[in-house]
Amino acid sequence: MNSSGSRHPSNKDLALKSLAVSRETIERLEIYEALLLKWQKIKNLVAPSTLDQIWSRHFADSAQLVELVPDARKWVDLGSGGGFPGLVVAIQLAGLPGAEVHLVESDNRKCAFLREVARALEAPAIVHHMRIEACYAAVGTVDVVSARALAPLQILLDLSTPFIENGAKCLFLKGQDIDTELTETTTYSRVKIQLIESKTDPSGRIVMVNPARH
Ligand SMILES: C[S@@+](CC[C@H](N)C(=O)[O-])C[C@H]1O[C@@H](n2cnc3c(N)ncnc32)[C@H](O)[C@@H]1O
Repeated sequence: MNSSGSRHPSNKDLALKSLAVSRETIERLEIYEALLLKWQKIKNLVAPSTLDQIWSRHFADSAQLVELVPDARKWVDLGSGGGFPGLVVAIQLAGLPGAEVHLVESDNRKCAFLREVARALEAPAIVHHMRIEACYAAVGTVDVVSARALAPLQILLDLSTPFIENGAKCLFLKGQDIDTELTETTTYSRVKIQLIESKTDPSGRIVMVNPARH
C-alpha cells in the first residue's frame, strides 16, 4: 500500500525515493502542499497540469539542489513564484545556524503566499516583494543564487552578476533547451559552467555556475 492507501506508488512515494530529507522536512512539505492547493484556487502558483505531481515536479525537483552545495547557508532565489526552488530549500535548511534564504518575487499575491508558508513552517525565508534588478542591496552577499523557469541562461547570468562577483555560485534548474541557451551565452570567460543531470526530470539539467576564480 502507498501513502494514500492505493497499491500503486503515488507521485509522493516516487518523489520521496529520490529525496534524502528528514521526517520533519516531509511533515513541513505536507503542510506546504496543503497551503499550495488552497491558494492555487485564488492565484495560479504552479501550472494546473502539474497539481497531481507536486511532490516530484516541485518539491523533489527543488530539494535536489541542497546536496550539491551542502555547506551553503545563505541563498537567494530569483523569481520564486510559488516558492520553487527557494522555499523548499529554506524548509530543508530550517534550524541550521546562519540559514537564510531570500526569495525575490515581483508579484504581490505570490509574496503573500510565500510569507504565509514561511511563517507557518518557521522556515528561514525572507520575502522581498521587488524586482530582481533592485534587490542587490536588500539581499547582500550570498553563497548561492538559484532560479527556475525565470529566463534564458544569459539573462540569469546578467541578473546574478552582482552576487557572482561577491563569490556566489549559481544553481539554475533548466529543461531541454539548455544546449541552445549555452550556445547563446557569451560570459564563459568570467564563470565556469557545469551541467548536472536532474534527478527528477530525465531531460532536465542543473546548471552550476562557479565564479572563474573559484
Ligand atoms: C514562471 S514563474 C516561475 C516561478 C518559480 N521559480 C517556479 O519555478 O515555479 C517566474 C516568476 O518570476 C517572477 N518574475 C519575473 N521577472 C521578475 C523580476 N524581474 N523580478 C522579480 N520577479 C520576477 C514572476 O512574477 C513569476 O512569479
